[in-house]
Amino acid sequence: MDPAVQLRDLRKHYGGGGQVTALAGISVDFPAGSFTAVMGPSGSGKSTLLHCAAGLDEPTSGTVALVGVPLAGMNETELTRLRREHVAFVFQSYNLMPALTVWQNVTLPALLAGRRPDKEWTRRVIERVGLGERMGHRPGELSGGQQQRVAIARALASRSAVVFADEPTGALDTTTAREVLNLLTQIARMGQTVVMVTHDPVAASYADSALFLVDGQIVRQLPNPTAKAVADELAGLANRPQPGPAPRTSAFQGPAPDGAAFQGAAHRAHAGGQAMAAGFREGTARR
Ligand SMILES: Nc1ncnc2c1ncn2[C@@H]1O[C@H](COP(=O)(O)OP(=O)(O)OP(=O)(O)O)[C@@H](O)[C@H]1O
Repeated sequence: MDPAVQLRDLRKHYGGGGQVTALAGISVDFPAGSFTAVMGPSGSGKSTLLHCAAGLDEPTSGTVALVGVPLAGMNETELTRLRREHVAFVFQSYNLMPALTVWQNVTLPALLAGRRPDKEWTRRVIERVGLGERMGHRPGELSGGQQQRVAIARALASRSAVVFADEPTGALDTTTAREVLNLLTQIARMGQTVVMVTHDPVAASYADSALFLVDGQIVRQLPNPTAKAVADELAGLANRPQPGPAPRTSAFQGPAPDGAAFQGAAHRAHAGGQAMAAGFREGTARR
């Protein structure tokens, strides 16, 4: 079975002369149903990795395959169609449709993809993000945090094969953040693939695996991460000698063989932080 996301020797340079190297040769598989936290210091390439993996940004070289489909050579329309069918985003900016209610916003991706929204799951997701009483409200009638939660619910309700999340709990209170992380854990258990960028070791502890980037390279993969192990790893990375070549790592092949992460992740930790959602954007432009 194809991995949900496959990256091979992914490189991304910014600037005419390639002055900034955001990704320096990333090879990794995100198997279907895995939940991976992508971590690393500021500027290490986490967001670029997510954008390239989602087909929102074009790598300088290397390949991306989403649900077994190589993105190379696709035009924007084809990419949009692929994303609509298979990808959901919980990103650092969110754009809800102001004229639509919470319910309508959350069910819109399914409708646009030509699917019938699963009403029961949609209701559960909206309730789990704490907006059960607000389903008929429009974004303008909600607080900023509540709007972010709508965007999260929208991504989760779509049942897309892959959910890319960039700091999904950053702006949420502890209780709501825990709910969101439990939801992400749950959807991974149900077969969706979650790739989440986070700075928060506690949020990362919900994942099956944490992947650490430094200078655009994967330097470490931690299966079944605990918050403490992640925090220790980050502290170690901060103390790395500079500059130094990053060790080569082989492609990550997914959760631990015993599948323990799927069993334990939901119970491990509690998170706080900021949730930003964005989502699904039709014809989202590449950066
Ligand atoms: N559009 C761009 N133009 C030029 N350089 C960019 C662009 N986007 C990102 N970069 C650079 O690429 C590198 C990786 O950036 P990226 O945003 O992926 O890092 P990050 O790990 O997500 O950082 P943070 O944790 O601070 O969000 C950084 O040096 C950044 O300055």
